[in-house]
Amino acid sequence: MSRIARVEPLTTARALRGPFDYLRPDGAEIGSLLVVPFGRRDVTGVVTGLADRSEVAEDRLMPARRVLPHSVPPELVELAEWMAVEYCSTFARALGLMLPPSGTREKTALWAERNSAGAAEGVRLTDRQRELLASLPRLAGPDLAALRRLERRGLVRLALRAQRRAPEHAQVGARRPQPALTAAQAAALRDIEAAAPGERLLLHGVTGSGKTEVYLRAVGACLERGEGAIVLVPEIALTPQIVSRFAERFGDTVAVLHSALGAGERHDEWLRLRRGQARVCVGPRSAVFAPIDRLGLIVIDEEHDSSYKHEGDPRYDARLVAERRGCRVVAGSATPRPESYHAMRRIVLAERVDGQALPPVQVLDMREQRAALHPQTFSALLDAPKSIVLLNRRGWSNFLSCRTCGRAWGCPQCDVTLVLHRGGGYLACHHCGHRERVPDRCPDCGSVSVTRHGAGTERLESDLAGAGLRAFRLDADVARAGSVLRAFEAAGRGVLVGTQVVAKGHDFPDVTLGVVLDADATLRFPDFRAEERTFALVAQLAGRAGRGPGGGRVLVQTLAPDAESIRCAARHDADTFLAGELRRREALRYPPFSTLIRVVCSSERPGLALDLAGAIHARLPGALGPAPLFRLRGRERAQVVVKAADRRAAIAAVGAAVAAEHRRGAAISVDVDPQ
Ligand SMILES: Nc1ncnc2c1ncn2[C@@H]1O[C@H](COP(=O)(O)OP(=O)(O)OP(=O)(O)O)[C@@H](O)[C@H]1O
Ligand SMILES: [Zn+2]
Repeated sequence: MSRIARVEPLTTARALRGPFDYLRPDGAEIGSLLVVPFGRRDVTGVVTGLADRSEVAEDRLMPARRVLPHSVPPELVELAEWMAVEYCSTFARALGLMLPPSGTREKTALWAERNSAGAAEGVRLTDRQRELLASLPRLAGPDLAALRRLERRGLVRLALRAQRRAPEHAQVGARRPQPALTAAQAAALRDIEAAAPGERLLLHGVTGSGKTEVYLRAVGACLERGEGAIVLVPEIALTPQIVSRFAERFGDTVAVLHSALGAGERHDEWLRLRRGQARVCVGPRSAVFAPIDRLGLIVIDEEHDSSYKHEGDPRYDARLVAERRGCRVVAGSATPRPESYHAMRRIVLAERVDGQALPPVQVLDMREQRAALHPQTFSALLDAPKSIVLLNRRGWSNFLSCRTCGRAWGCPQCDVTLVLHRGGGYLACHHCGHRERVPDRCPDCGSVSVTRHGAGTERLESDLAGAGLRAFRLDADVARAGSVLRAFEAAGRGVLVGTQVVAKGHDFPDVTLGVVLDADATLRFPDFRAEERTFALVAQLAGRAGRGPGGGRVLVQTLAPDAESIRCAARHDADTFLAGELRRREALRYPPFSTLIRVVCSSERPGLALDLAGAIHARLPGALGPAPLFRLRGRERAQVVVKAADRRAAIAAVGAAVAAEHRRGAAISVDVDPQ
């Protein structure tokens, strides 16, 4: 048996890189969590390897203090090692993502049952005691004292039992029995079943084509083979429907992992998976690390969704991590990423389940219009009993300016304008969260003439209400997305108004009208994904309308009616769009024809971020930049972008450049495959 345990201490310090050798305690295996002495303190670490010999002198090898009760599966330790390299991060930070939720432990309670050894016949008992005995087995609860007395007489056994803290599944969408598959769904399922472990499939199905049912069957087939499955979904608060569908179909074998759960619930769900009591995990990107043994399948629903990219160190992409877990991966979307379209074997669901055509889309040119709503949009909204309106801008208006001196209200921490939230009575920065009171006059010139520019969802909600429509607003300002969605579902008439969250996978059959306002807003971002985002947003919103027998239609308001992304989305023509987009990317050497790595330097000290970015740039021949970015949270920022054909070499070069350049008071973040 190997005597040495290689332990990676779980610290976030970049400079500190393990693993370090310790004497292996009894019961420690790869993945075990240990408490080890480290310098002058004790730290938790993960066993990442075992060895017979150490470079550390025998008499200097320290024993571990103790082995903690939970452990990480060895294959996740290996995954963390890969992630650390792939995302220019550290082993410890990557391992941090795989651990059981901390700060809590299993909840136990006393369980009482009859002691079969002690017969109750011929024993003198009060009526109350007889009643108690008859009520067993159960939790002792408030009867503990009475039960203890019976325990002393040998009639009852009391023991601690683990108690599961089960998350609630918000119920949106009516309960449905399992439908018979359509021919296209059945063919898709056969393709998935025939795929080899490790194979990646793209389920490219138009909105409403029944992709979820295919996932459900594929997961069911896994369970029958004794395999487990992970179902990744975009942010759960915004897509409660799919969670309840899995919970409904498979019951307790489904564990849900997401950040809105209490620490106790998360801990228990993790443990149920680790112990094999639950075999299916549904959750957002972090669920890709679910500790499931014999993993047969990972489903990535709405694979185009940007929430699959993690915004902290390591900046991992759950879609890429999923491919490393070695099982089959099925990515599904009506608007797949060009990357997936290019690289994966494609299964097509070309029609909606009910055979209905996708709703006709009309593009409304807003260049000559003054009002926020086109007259046709306005009358369509008044006619339709239920509709969804997408406006990708929160708040009342995007910025305020003084009519007299021209002052614009900006964030003191960031180089952006503040957004008016009239309901809350404040101006807010949507980047750092800074808030201030709505001004009644200009602090520079004293003028009371303050103008509001642009309209956001809050304003729109109020305008619609003014027109006599019942509006339900859903955006990041609304804490309880689930309850807004349920209220909208239950209402006979109404308009669901919101930012892009209204376009996310909802299935409301009685919605007959979909509207996109300012559809080209996403095109105005200087980013190579602008076209892809615009197409997805319009096509996804269009997919929410006309999902029932009433049919539907879609109106798209835009200043750029001729943009390819908008024209293709209006024809529901993903193939033409994706083919064109891939040609463009190939010509410009963008992903998937290259790897992009973004290095962002930031500092509070003037000039330092740009200086550091310049030094890093000098170590990376051919990199783009250094380019200043807008100030964020009081920190100046500058970036360098590497565009490379050789991914491995580029990651290594960036890692070396970043390790070689430090500046006191400056931070560096590396983003491989930025969104
Ligand atoms: N075989 C079937 N027979 C009848 N109804 C079905 C069948 N499969 C799915 N449905 C129903 O069709 C509707 C649309 O399915 P679903 O929401 O899974 O589509 P989707 O492809 O995931 O769409 P989106 O991309 O818009 O999320 C749902 O109400 C679902 O219950
Ligand atoms: Zn700010």
